[in-house]
Amino acid sequence: MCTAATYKSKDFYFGRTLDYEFSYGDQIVITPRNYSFHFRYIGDKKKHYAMIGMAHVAENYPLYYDAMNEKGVAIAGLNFVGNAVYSEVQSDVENIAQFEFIPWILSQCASLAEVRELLDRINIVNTPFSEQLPLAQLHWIISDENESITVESMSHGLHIYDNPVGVLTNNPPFPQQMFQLNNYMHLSPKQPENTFSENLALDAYSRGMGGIGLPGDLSSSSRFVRVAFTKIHAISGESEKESVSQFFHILGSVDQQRGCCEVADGKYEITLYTSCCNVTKGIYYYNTYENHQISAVDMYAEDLDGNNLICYPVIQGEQINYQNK
Ligand SMILES: C[C@H](CCC(=O)NCCS(=O)(=O)O)[C@H]1CC[C@H]2[C@@H]3[C@H](O)C[C@@H]4C[C@H](O)CC[C@]4(C)[C@H]3C[C@H](O)[C@]12C
Repeated sequence: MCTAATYKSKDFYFGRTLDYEFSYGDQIVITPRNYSFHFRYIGDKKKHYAMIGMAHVAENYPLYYDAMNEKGVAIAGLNFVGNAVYSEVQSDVENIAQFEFIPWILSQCASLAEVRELLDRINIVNTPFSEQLPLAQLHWIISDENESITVESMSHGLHIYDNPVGVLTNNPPFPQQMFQLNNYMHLSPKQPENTFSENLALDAYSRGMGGIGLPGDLSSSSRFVRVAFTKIHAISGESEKESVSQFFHILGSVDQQRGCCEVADGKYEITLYTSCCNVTKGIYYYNTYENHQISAVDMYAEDLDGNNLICYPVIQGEQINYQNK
C-alpha cells in the first residue's frame, strides 16, 4: 500500500509513503535539463524541465516513482493492481509507455492546466521497460500548488478526476474512495455534543472523541479516510522546518509497521520510505523504515543544465543522537 498527500503552508509540499515488501533499489535522482530522454514512440526530448524524485535507474533511464519538476508540478505513481489497464499503440495520439508517464509530464508541464491539455492527447501504452522490469499497475496523483488530479487508465478508458482532497492511496478506483468520505462527515477534531439522547447524561470523558470512527486499519480505503482527515485538519507554522515536520506527521498517520500486514508467508509490507517534496523550492526530503532522520537533496545545489543523471543513494541506518556520550 502507498499513500500520497499534498500540504500547503507558505510553500507547497507533496509526498508519499512507499509501502512494499522489498525495494527495487531506489535512489534520489535529478534529471537535468539537457539529459536526452528517449521516448519509445515519440522520439527523443533533448531539452526539458529539470526534475528530482525517487527512482530506480536502469540502462541510464530514471524510472521515477514520485518526482517534481522545477516549475512546481509533482506526481506520484501508486499501485492500482487489478484495475490499471494500458492500451496498444494507436494512431493520431501521443503513445507513452506506462514507465514514461512521469518524465513525459514533468519534462514539459509548468502547471496543472498544461497537464490537462497534454492528457487530452495521451495513450498510455502497455509496453514494459524490459523483461526484468515488467509493467507496473499504477494510478497517479498530479498536483501543483493550486489543484490536484487523479489519473486512472482502466479497461473502459483514461479517467482524469479532480482531486479536491489532494490524497491518493490504492484500490478501489478514486470515485469510490471519494464517495466513502460521505460516511465520515460527522468526524471532527472538536469534542462531540450529545445528540444521542437528551435523556441520557453522556459524557465526553476523553480528548479526541470527535474522531471516533476514523478507521485505523491499513487497508487502502481506511488509509484514504485517515490521511484525508489528518491532512485537512493539520496545522503548522509556516517555516520550512515546521512545515516539513508536519508533513511527515501527516503521512505518519498511515505508516506501516513490519508485522502488521502480511502479504505472503513471513513477508510483510512496510513503509520503505516517506518523501516530502518542497515543490516551491525543489528540495526532496525523505526518511526510511530504518532511518528516521530526515535527509534532503536540493535540486538547485546541482548544475541543472547538465546532461547526466545525478544520483544520491538512500541513506539507511538509524542516526541516533546520543546526548551524553
Ligand atoms: C511497488 C510500488 C508501489 C507501492 C504500492 O503502491 N504499494 C501498495 C501495495 S498494494 O498493491 O496496494 O497492496 C511501485 C511504485 C512505482 C513503481 C516503479 C515505477 O513504476 C518504475 C518502474 C516501472 C517498471 O515497469 C517496473 C519497475 C518500476 C521500478 C516500478 C516498480 C514498482 O511497481 C513501483 C516501485
